[in-house]
Amino acid sequence: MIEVKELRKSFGDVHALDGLTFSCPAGQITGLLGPNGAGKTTCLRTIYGLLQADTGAALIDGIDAQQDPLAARKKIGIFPDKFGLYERLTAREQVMYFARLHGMDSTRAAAATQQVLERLDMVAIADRRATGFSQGQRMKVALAQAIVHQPKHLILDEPSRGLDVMSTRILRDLLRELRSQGTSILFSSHVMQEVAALCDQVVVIAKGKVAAQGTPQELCELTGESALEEAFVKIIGTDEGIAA
Ligand SMILES: Nc1ncnc2c1ncn2[C@@H]1O[C@H](COP(=O)(O)OP(=O)(O)OP(=O)(O)O)[C@@H](O)[C@H]1O
Repeated sequence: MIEVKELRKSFGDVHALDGLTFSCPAGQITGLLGPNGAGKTTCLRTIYGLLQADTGAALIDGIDAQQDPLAARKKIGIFPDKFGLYERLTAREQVMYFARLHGMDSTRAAAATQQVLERLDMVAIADRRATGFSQGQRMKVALAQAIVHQPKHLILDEPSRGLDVMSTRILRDLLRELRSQGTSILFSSHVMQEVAALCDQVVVIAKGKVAAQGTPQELCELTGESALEEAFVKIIGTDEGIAA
């Protein structure tokens, strides 16, 4: 379980997080939805221990991500918004590097890497350098890096931004499979369709706070709207920064 408790973070006069509180249960996909600048990335970076909050806590199975970021990170896979691949390394080397970073010895890292390459149908490209990889192939490398240590929690920052239809489908299928295996998944988005298609729970954030929370159905009921898109607009008070 990921628990975010009363997180506050300011950058100068900007209150990026303003008492943000929510949790992501195991075996569920939680969508963090909000307009541009709502605080989504700041929240995810804090959970991953990359950013120190001013006050509040992010707990990963009870481990405080700010006090013990390394222990917290072992439990989390992260799929970043930009895939920073090492162009001169092969797909296998890139994934193996992450396995080693997570503390596996070389034998275990090689086995875990092979397993994830097979799972993501990447064996054919495993020993090619990243230079020249298509966008979908790059995405698969980033995904393989995120899950090679079999994390119980997966965090994705706007996962389908810039992905083509095929890559988006591969990603969605994998997220559903991981959910069925009990992984808690948290992703940020401002794309309505993605959230509606995948999420068990939606946390709508605006100005660093939770504006509403519930299943897509509950959010519709809460606002008296039949379409999710209209419900979001009503909750946030504007359609700025939200994509259909
Ligand atoms: N390092 C930083 N320095 C100064 N301000 C920052 C910094 N990081 C974030 N902010 C500000 O904090 C607010 C929240 O930013 P954040 O990136 O978390 O929003 P977001 O919801 O992820 O937005 P988007 O959907 O546009 O990516 C914004 O006003 C942003 O300009």
